[in-house]
Amino acid sequence: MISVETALDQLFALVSPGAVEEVPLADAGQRVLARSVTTSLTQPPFAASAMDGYAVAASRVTPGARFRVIGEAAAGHGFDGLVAEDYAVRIFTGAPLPEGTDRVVIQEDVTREGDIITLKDTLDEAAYVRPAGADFEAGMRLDAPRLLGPSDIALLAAMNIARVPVVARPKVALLATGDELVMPGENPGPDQIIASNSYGLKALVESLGATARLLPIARDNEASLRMAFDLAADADLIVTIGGASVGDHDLVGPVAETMGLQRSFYKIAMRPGKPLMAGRMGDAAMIGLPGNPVSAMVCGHVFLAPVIRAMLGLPARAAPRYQAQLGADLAANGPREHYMRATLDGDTITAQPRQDSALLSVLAASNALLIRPVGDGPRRAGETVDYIPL
Ligand SMILES: Nc1nc2c(c(=O)[nH]1)N[C@H]1C(S)=C(S)[C@@H](COP(=O)(O)OP(=O)(O)OC[C@H]3O[C@@H](n4cnc5c(N)ncnc54)[C@H](O)[C@@H]3O)O[C@H]1N2
Ligand code: MOO
Repeated sequence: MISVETALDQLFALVSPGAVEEVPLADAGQRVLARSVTTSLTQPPFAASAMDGYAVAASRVTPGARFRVIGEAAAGHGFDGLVAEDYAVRIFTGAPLPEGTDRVVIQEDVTREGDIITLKDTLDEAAYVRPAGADFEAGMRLDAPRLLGPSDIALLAAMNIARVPVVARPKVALLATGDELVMPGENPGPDQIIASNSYGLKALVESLGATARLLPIARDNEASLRMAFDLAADADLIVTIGGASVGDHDLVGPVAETMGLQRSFYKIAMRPGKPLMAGRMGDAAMIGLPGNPVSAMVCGHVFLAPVIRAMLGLPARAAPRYQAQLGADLAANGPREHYMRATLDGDTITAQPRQDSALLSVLAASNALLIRPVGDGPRRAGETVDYIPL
């Protein structure tokens, strides 16, 4: 059995970032920027008013000062011409500051009679001017790789980047295996259960920015598995679920090998998730997850998510870990790194009382995986432990 860390390194070695494709800016949210992009614009392109009020020469601003209003500047409609001292231009937020002015007095600080404004003695100090280039200058760059969140999309729009180079979404094929499985919506027979983790993994994979395709359930025989693997031919990553252990009906490894799987590893010092396997199958990477529903989902968070991020061109790193204080004592851990289903409340984390890897209801009631290192001794409430958020 190898460590989780070694397994992750070997998984990263199996994948590489996808091709670059250009998408319209409106479709670039949650995609990964593939190449750095540079703007030719300066923002704001001109000194602009930050408030509604009157643009004047700052040197003339003093309580009681009077100005004659000679025109208007609105956003999208600047005032043409020079404004001499003792004159003002009615101005609105976003409008270019007229030549000759360098301060905006907000309308709340002014009394107006006809064309004459008088400054009140409540004047504040702020100029209420956004200098040209205050946000960014021409030549400003947004660096790749970068997962584009809503703020990035707004920035790219302001930079006038209408088409965005992004990394192609990895194509993930999900293959559930087992004679006992039926699809959700079907009527399970007396020996049957509903395939569940393939659906959970599809949601996980899609939330990471990959595309996921659920293949038909493969039965526990060579012909059915072969047919399912054939259907995954165009995938970048084939994820099998179940049939990974040592039982007579656990055929995923042997069948994949007859179809060209070059195995990188099998079995990890991890709980749940021990019988994980991985390798290359033709042009695709293959990850064989254990069938127990929680094992498959935990492996999804610990292995699949970092691998998909690497395929998206993001740094090849393990799922980020955080620290919290134990809410209750824990017994010593064994020889496998244990990812315990747990609840995190503020800074306090508490392991669920039942840790069987078949209990999806416990997983769904958890919001963190509490990590016990290999051979970790007993831990007392209040001690600090690592966790991965769910
Ligand atoms: N003698 C041993 N037996 C087992 C060992 C071992 O080391 N020696 N390892 C155990 C561990 S740990 C795990 S994890 C499981 C993994 O087994 P498989 O990957 O072969 O999975 P299956 O046997 O096919 O299924 C296990 C369990 O999960 C259910 N299952 C499978 N697929 C799905 C699905 N898509 N949706 C919902 N449930 C699924 C299946 O019905 C079984 O109940 O092996 C242990 N055994
Ligand atoms: O490792 Mo199995 O994944 O304990 O349930």
